[in-house]
Amino acid sequence: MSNYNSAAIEEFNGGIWVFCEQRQGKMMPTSFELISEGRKLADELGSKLYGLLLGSNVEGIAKELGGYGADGVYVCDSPLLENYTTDGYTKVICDVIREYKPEAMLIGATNIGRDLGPRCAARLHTGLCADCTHLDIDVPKYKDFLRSASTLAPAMIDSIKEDDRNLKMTRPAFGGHLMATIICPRFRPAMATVRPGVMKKAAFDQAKADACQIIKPNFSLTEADLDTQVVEVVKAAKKMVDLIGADVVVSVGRGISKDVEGGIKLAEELAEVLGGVVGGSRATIDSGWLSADHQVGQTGKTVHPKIYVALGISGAIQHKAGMQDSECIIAVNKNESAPIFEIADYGICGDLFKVTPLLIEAIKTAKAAK
Ligand SMILES: Cc1cc2nc3c(=O)[nH]c(=O)nc-3n(C[C@H](O)[C@H](O)[C@H](O)COP(=O)(O)OP(=O)(O)OC[C@H]3O[C@@H](n4cnc5c(N)ncnc54)[C@H](O)[C@@H]3O)c2cc1C
Repeated sequence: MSNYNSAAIEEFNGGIWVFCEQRQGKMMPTSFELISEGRKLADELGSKLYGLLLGSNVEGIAKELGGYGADGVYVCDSPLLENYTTDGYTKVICDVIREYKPEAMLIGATNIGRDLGPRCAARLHTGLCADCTHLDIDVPKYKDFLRSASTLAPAMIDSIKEDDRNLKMTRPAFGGHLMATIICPRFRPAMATVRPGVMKKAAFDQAKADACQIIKPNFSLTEADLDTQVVEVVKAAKKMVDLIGADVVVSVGRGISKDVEGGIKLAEELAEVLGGVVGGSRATIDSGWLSADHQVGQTGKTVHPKIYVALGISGAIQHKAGMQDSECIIAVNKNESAPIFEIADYGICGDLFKVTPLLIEAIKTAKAAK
């Protein structure tokens, strides 16, 4: 186990870092979302914000991160980092973190991020809060709380400085029935993986991108460090639905059960006239009516489109967690007390099989009249 964290917390003044994931030289959208969010946190802390970019020949895509708020980007370039490997990426990230000592590190909760984050946190002997949906900075007032509610030794609690400013990491707990806010008061960097699509991307600023500093840290990585070898990258043959990037999402729920095929067809038609894509509640995925990439909610995707249409969805808390920040929510449900109506901007109480064709016709007519 590394003794890295025997270093005092105040030595960790290297700013807020964001692991910026790229695949085949293309930046993943979650990197821009996290840089935008990281900017707000860094401003609150009076700190700098840095991206951490690993790959092969990726320097050319680094400055774009500045346009979303990064003061600088640490670029670790090596042919051995061309494809993601757990061992290679973990080694390089831990080495540069030990050298530059950031106070917090954000990672997208993508497949790669969920693999990488815990591995780095364990190696650095620090804490990681997984799958966060909200981040904040706090001036802690928690010593009394820790004394009354935790099993930490009193000496350990006394050693925590009141002026340490912690990253408050919030995530759903107990099946989404409550939100837990977690801090990492005794170790640095505080690490968090953040669900893709939750944080909003800032407006791009070319001047800031031009001013973004590129830093090339020293690191060593040889083939001997890698226990795995990527032989071939196989891209998914099936095209996945892009729920997170869509402006309009038309989702179906168990309310289509009396005619599943007909219900999905109606959702597809409505999505088509609105220029959107089809999503679904977990009930429709668990029943095998739609594939898992369509799922909206706590264990699916988080979306905030301009228009979200919920057809025959009750509005369980786990579903709302993935769509309640949509700009305009339209719900169709035959039960007037369905919880989805509590957050809907427009609620239509009726049978979706009767209401949806009328909506499609009305939109077509309105479009034709333009
Ligand atoms: C840990 C955990 C994680 C979860 N994660 C998710 C998640 O990510 N996403 C998610 O969606 N759920 C998730 N769930 C499940 C969630 O609790 C609900 O069970 C699920 O969202 C219900 O889906 P539904 O609204 O389609 O079905 P139901 O709750 O059965 O609602 C169906 C609705 O359709 C209406 N209806 C029926 N017929 C018609 C009709 N002809 N016309 C109009 N309305 C009609 C009914 O009035 C009802 O309101 C999770 C649960 C747990 C415990």
